[in-house]
Formats: sequence, C-alpha cells, structure tokens
Amino acid sequence: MTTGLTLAAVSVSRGHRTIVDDASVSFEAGTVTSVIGPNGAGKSTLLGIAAGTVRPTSGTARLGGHDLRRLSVKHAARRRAVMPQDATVAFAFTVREVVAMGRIPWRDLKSDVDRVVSDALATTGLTHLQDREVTTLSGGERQLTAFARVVAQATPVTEESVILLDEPTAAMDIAHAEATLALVRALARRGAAVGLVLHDIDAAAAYADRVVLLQHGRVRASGPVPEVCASATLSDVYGTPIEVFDRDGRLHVGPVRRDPVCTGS
Ligand SMILES: Nc1ncnc2c1ncn2[C@@H]1O[C@H](COP(=O)(O)OP(=O)(O)OP(=O)(O)O)[C@@H](O)[C@H]1O
Repeated sequence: MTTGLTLAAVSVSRGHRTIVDDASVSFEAGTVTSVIGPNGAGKSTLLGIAAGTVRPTSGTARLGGHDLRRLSVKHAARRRAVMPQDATVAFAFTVREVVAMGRIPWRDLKSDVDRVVSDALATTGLTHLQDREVTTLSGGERQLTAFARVVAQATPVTEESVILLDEPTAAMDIAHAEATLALVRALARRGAAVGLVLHDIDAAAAYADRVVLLQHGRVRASGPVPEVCASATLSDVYGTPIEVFDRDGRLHVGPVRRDPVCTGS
C-alpha cells in the first residue's frame, strides 16, 4: 500500500515570477511535516498544489501513489482533508452544520454522520457552540470550527489519510493553539500524513517530526527538526537573528531580542 502525498519537482509561475520553484516534498504516513518560511515564500501555494487547488506549471503531485490529476474529487476528498488559510464560511450555517460538511465525500457510504460530527465537536471542545451560527463566532472559534470539519472529514483516520492544514492556529489563543496542535499530533499517531504550514517556528519545532524550510519558492532545507532548525540557517532565511536552544531535550526557537522595550522592572 502506498501512503502519504508526494510532490516531485513542482513549480508554479504567475506572470514572470516563479513562486514555487522545483520543490520536492513528501508528506509521509504517521508524520507531521511542517512547512515554514518567510511571508511570500510559497508555503500556501505549495500546500495548494498538494490540496489540488493549485495546478503546478511543471512537476507531479501523487496521493497514495496516484497522480492527483487522475483521481476523482470524491476519492481524493476521502483520503485527503484540507484546511485552507482562509477557511471561513460566510453563510449563516450552524457550527454543527459546518462540521457535518466534512462528511459530504462520505455520504453515499453508510457513514454514521451524527456520531462522527458529535465526536469531532467533542474532541475540539466545540459541543457547547454547536447550534451557534458561524457568522456570530469569534475568529478563533471560527478557525476551530474549520479544524473540526477537517477532523470529521478525515474520519476514520488510517495510514492512507492525508491532512493538510494552512496556519490552523493563527487566530487562536495559546491554550487553544496548543490543544489543536496536540490533536494534530494525535492524528499523525493514528497514521495520518500531516502537512502543517506554520509561522510559529517554535511550535513547528515542538510538534513536527520534519520541517520543510522555503525561501523564495525553493526548498532551502528539509529534514528532521534538529537538522533544519539551526540558528544560522533560520537567521539567514528570515533576515533577523533567531536563536535555537535546547531545554530538557526539546528545541526552542525564537527571535534574539537585544533591546527589549519592556524590561519588566
Ligand atoms: N495568483 C497570484 N498572482 C500573482 N502572485 C501570486 C499569486 N498567488 C500568490 N502569489 C505570490 O506568490 C508568493 C507566494 O505566495 P504564498 O501565498 O504561497 O506565500 P506564503 O509563503 O504562504 O506567504 P504568507 O506567509 O504571507 O502567507 C507571494 O509573493 C504572493 O504574492
């Protein structure tokens, strides 16, 4: 059985610019792969190729060994769930209805929609909001709803599942972000290949197994967290001093702040 999702030498051009340039990336079963890089580096475009929403100018995308272009929308949607950067639903559906939309690819199977949706709501801590219209939610609640929809779509999670998340925690407070990333890890433990675009490099170092660092559309570095998250590489790519330190066997990543505005004294 071939699992995961592989991008081989993919490029995307817009006008005269190449915004993803000859990138090869694998999202492997049971693994969280975080895509990081500065604004405009091409992270969302790369994830869009994997999601099937962006057509590469050259190169191939394979889901479970099959060329993405040859898979039916329904087949692809059963194996691969996607949370885009802006996953907001602009209409007055309830939270429960939005999460249930994740089950659309499964509707011709005897799938237990109510149970799967209830489980996704409970796991993400949204049960108390299930009857609220999504247009009335806060930004963080809306993002959590989009994540719950992906969880519902990806059920049952197997080694064939691929889950792609573009900045899933950008609008969340620290507690909700940590809880969501812990759920993301749990999905990978159950076998899913997870692709996770993050701006928070510290969170990427904590929750990912592998990191793909993009710069100007190219893969600058790719591999296990300690190999890619090196101070010199990150400082060079982001153009600002970044420190990486080990505390209790965990890598921590953050900016070097020499002149703090607030000293706390
Ligand atoms: N349709 C388009 N036409 C022209 N330029 C585009 C188009 N789509 C993306 N770009 C440009 O391609 C570059 C990569 O965009 P992308 O959204 O993939 O970057 P990103 O790494 O996800 O950025 P961010 O961290 O800011 O979300 C950006 O400079 C963007 O302006």
